[in-house]
Amino acid sequence: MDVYQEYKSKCCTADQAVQVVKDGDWVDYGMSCAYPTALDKALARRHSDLKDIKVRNAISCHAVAILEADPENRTFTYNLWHCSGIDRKYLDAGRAYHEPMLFRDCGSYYRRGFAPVDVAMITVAPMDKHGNFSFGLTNGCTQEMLDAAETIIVEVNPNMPVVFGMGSDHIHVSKVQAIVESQEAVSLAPNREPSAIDKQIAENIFPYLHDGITLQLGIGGMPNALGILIAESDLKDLGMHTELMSDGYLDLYKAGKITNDKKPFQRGKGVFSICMGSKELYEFLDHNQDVLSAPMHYVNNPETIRQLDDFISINSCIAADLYGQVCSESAGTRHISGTGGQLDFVTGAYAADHGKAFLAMPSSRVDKKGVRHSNILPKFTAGDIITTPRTQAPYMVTEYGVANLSGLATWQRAEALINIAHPDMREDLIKAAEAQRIWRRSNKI
Ligand SMILES: CC(=O)SCCNC(=O)CCNC(=O)[C@H](O)C(C)(C)COP(=O)(O)OP(=O)(O)OC[C@H]1O[C@@H](n2cnc3c(N)ncnc32)[C@H](O)[C@@H]1OP(=O)(O)O
Ligand SMILES: CCCC(=O)O
Repeated sequence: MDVYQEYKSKCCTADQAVQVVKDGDWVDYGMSCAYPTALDKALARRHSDLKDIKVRNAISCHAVAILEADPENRTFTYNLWHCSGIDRKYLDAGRAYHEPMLFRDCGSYYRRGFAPVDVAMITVAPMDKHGNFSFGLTNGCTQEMLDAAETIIVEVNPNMPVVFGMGSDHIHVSKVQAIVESQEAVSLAPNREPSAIDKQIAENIFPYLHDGITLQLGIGGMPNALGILIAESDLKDLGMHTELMSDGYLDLYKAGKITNDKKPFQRGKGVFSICMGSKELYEFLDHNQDVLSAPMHYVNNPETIRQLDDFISINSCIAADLYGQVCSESAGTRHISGTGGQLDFVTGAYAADHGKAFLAMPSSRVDKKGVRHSNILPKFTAGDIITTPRTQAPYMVTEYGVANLSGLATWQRAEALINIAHPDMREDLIKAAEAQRIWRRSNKI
């Protein structure tokens, strides 16, 4: 059978395709922009005839049909490797659960059988003449997830760009059990607009950058601010090696800042694992030989990152304590995000020759009642999740400056962190540091 005949023979409607799901199944959705929108809606329509369906996903980009159709979660249990703003609403309502992981290990959970998959559903780009469907915007751990699945359904969408990859970037028609054609819009996830504080933080990091660095920019408003700042600077010959490709990189490509010419390997090629952003970014990636997707187990592996000299990793966090522990995924027990690739990149960047990892946050936040709270805390006590342990705490950044914690004793860390805390909070932090016996009598602000 030629590939077009095979394609035709496997085509069906979304409602027909989801008939394969049976009580008790684990169903995995393609992460973020690979979300199978039409299949999710069709599965939602089965909510009253199915029992105990566990769905796994990450970074939902819009309302999830199975949850909307099943407001009391009688049929569906929603599990998340990583969380978006939409997911936070489900988590806040007790309607979703987080699955902790390091992104570099996520695929191994499928490979080792710890994350069983009965049915996998992903959005892919249209088939090429060889019978291949590009994974498009989400490489991630798609391959491992599909390898683990008993049944694979692809949702073929012409709005998904064709993205070339270093490997594990497509699936052949012979390996799928069902094909559903869809015209759903691919989710957009433009970065949050940078605030004045994001811009100040970006200015504080900027002096550490130089020509020829390879750059990883994380998720959130601040990395976007830094992208804009670099695009307007005279820096040149930057490289891209990042888990997340977002619009910050598009600004850099458009400004001619990224050439990838100084990378010791994959010269001339930018490398990413997941892309989330604007339509313009997706159009930029479509059939673009300059940018390759690769699996998370490769991109996020500290051993890969270590070999990229002059590697600079820039991510955001939520809070730090005076010991240098960093929380980037919860506020107390309120779940906000995920470890994602943060610890992978902090570890890899430190190991690279001349590498540096920055973790940035606003020094404080003002609550709904107008009360200011420090994001630098004496100690974590409220259930906050430690994303980066103090042993790996890197260059910490707020709008008040940069504190390199590497090699510092507890009293030095406390002093360095209090120096970048909000000025109104410093006296209280010093008192707390004294009480915790991490303040030296001669310390000065
Ligand atoms: C490796 C790569 O290539 S990708 C990056 C690596 N991965 C990571 O770093 C994962 C962890 N980091 C993250 O997820 C993000 O960078 C974050 C969450 C820390 C910051 O992202 P931003 O988009 O700038 O966060 P933002 O300021 O919009 O806050 C997100 C939410 O956290 C809440 N929040 C943030 N800080 C606090 C705080 N100190 N206290 C309470 N809540 C807070 C906000 O209110 C918001 O909640 P809402 O959506 O319900 O309103
Ligand atoms: C796409 C998610 C980015 C991260 O947190 O690693």
